Amino acid sequence: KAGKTVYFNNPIWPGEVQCLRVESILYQAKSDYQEVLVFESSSYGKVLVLDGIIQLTEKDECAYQEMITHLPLCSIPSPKTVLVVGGGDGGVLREIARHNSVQHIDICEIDRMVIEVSKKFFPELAAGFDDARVCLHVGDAVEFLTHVPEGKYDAIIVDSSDPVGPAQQLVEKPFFETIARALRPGGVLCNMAESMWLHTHIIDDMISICREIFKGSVHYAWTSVPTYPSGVIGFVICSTEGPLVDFLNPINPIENLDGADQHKRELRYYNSEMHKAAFALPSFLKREVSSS
Ligand SMILES: NCCCN[C@H]1CC[C@H](N)CC1
Repeated sequence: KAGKTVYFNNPIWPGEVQCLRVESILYQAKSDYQEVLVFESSSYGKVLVLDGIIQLTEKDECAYQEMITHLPLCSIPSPKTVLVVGGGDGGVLREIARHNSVQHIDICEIDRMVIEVSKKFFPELAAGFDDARVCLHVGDAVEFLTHVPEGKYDAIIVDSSDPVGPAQQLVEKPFFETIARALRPGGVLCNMAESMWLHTHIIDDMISICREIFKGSVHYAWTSVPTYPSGVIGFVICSTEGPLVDFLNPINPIENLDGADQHKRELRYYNSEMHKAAFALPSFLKREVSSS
């Protein structure tokens, strides 16, 4: 409804609503998995919406894509093989490409429409698919991971939507077990982990599952994304047994990476100070997720 506002309320954040002014509707269709909407907003550029939930906007996607990618990749000396679960918009792929040590990137996205829509309306993100190291698998990541050889990946990034609908299985224990099996010793997982203001029960569950499965360290980190509910989103980041990973002090700082900024698009959000700050938690959360 051009010139009108669009309202975003959802049972997973009851009692509150966000709204954005719509300049024009650019795309609206149902895929095999969800309803896909793209619109031009007045203040955040183009917006991608899946089943009525904002996935990204041109203005603030950098905070999420850069942090979910560089928090893990800058925490290990030389990431070579990386798996992205979800991430069909290509933004995480764009960020991984900054790491010259990376030789192979698998991405498993369930909904082909998300990929096609991103290529058409979000070229700044879909550019991630152009990298020669990327190998695209369209399908269910739960299924995909059962065929992955043990210890294949240095890092796995789960860039999922909310755990309702297609992404429901991605917060359950069996899925984390297949992730741990697919990581090499000392490998790292960075998993979208919702908002400290809205979803402490989801965060609690994820942290306790990861504490059981990942015998390295388990932390919660967070970033500001104004167009996500409550304006913040977090990540559970953990390492398997093996070389100790000190997530709080990046061993592979992005400032030392040649190519990180020569990339045709410079970093807009992530840097080593933001990396360290991401692990500073408010007291109410610290008590809940006191990182091991
Ligand atoms: N790759 C785009 C971000 C997808 N991540 C989710 C979007 C919806 C949010 N409520 C939770 C994160």
